[in-house]
Formats: sequence, C-alpha cells, structure tokens
Amino acid sequence: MHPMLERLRGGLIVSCQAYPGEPMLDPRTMTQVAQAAVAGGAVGIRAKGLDDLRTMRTVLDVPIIGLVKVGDEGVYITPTLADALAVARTGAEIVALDGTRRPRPDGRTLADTVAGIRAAAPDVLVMADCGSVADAEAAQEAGCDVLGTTLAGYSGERPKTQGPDWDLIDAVVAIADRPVFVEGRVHRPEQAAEAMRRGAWAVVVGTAITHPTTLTRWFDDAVRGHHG
Ligand SMILES: CC(=O)N[C@H](C=O)[C@@H](O)[C@H](O)[C@H](O)COP(=O)(O)O
Repeated sequence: MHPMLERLRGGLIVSCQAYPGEPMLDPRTMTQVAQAAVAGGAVGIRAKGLDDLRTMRTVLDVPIIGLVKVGDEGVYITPTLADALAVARTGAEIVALDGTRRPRPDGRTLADTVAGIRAAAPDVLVMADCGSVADAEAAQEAGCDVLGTTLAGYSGERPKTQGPDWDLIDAVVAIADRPVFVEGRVHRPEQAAEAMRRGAWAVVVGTAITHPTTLTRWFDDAVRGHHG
C-alpha cells in the first residue's frame, strides 16, 4: 500500500471548504480552520480551490486532498484533466475528482483522465468521488486509487439520505479492492465510528466540523422548534 495512504488509514480527514459569497471564503481563514482540525487529530485535509490549496500547502504537513469546483451542478468536482493537473501542481498528494459515469466537460472518460494524471503527475493519487456502486466499480476499473462515497445523493442515482448512505457504503466496501473513504453527511462522531466498523479506510467530515453557518442553522432550528 502507498505509504501516504497508510498514513491516512483509520483516521479522520477534515474537509475545509467555504462556498461562493460566504464570509469564510478566504485562503487564510480556511488554512486556519485546517490547522485547527489538524490540532484536533485530523490525519488529512480535504480542500477546494487553487488559492486555498496553495496557502494550506505552505503550512500543513498532513496529506491534502485537493479539488476545484466548477459550478454546482452536473460534473463540477475537478471536472477536467486540466483542472486535475492544476490541483496536482498545488502540491496536494491526492486529487479528488468526479468519479461518476456522467459525460465530462472535456469529453475525456474517467480512465483517460486518470491516465493523463499519471503521465503528467505520476506521484499524485486519485480519489474518485462516486455516487453509486456502479460508479465505484467503474472508478476502480479506471485505476483510481481511492473510492469515495462523496456524491451519494447528489448525482441522481441514490436518494439523499439524512445521514450517510449506509447501503451504498456497504456495497462499495464489498466490491472495493482498494481504500474506501466514507464521505458525505457524516454529522456525528457515532456515524464516523460506524463508517469505520463498516470497512472505511478513512472518514471525511466537512460540514459538521467546518461549516458554522449550517451548524448554526441546526441549532437555530432546534431552538425555534423547527424541523429542518
Ligand atoms: C456533494 C459535494 O459537492 N460535496 C463536496 C465535496 O467536496 C463538499 O461540499 C462536502 O462538504 C464534502 O463532501 C464533505 O461532506 P459533508 O459536508 O457532508 O461532511
């Protein structure tokens, strides 16, 4: 197994992302959030945007899973080979990209994209953000190093479950012959523990650690007696 993946094994990866128009969308802010997560035990950081990734690289020693988002529908997570190579150039150890079977904006298949990354950035690993077990099978076939459950509930193939999509997680773990990162709506520590029991290599948590506006809404809804 790749030594960097060994470093991540059994650990928590924290996704530190702010979205367009949000006050925390600032490389220095997101880097501080990432540093705070590492201080709490995060073995890796997942982050978005070339500026954030470059700034984080200057101060973080833990592996970084990098991505860019282009738009917010269809294939938007590191959609093209050019995007993947730009992420790789920031020094991220892992490039996360859309791992669905949907057509990609540059017309390349996932396998072509992986081959292009291998050719230009041979040291970088590839995480496929999948939305179904068929995606995970195809991503494995395409040579991706890590299978993520990131897009379960967002690509149209699976319902958006309230918490993690346990049925999908079990199915992906069952077919995988490589690390599975459980990501997506892991909102509580018990769910992260459950993901590990079900065979995750690592668990990625974003919103529940690093998105204060959503966290505030959860509490605000509770205080006001809404069901949100
Ligand atoms: C679907 C999509 O675009 N997911 C993104 C992928 O990078 C992020 O917006 C999520 O915050 C991340 O996956 C972590 O998940 P959660 O925030 O649920 O813990």
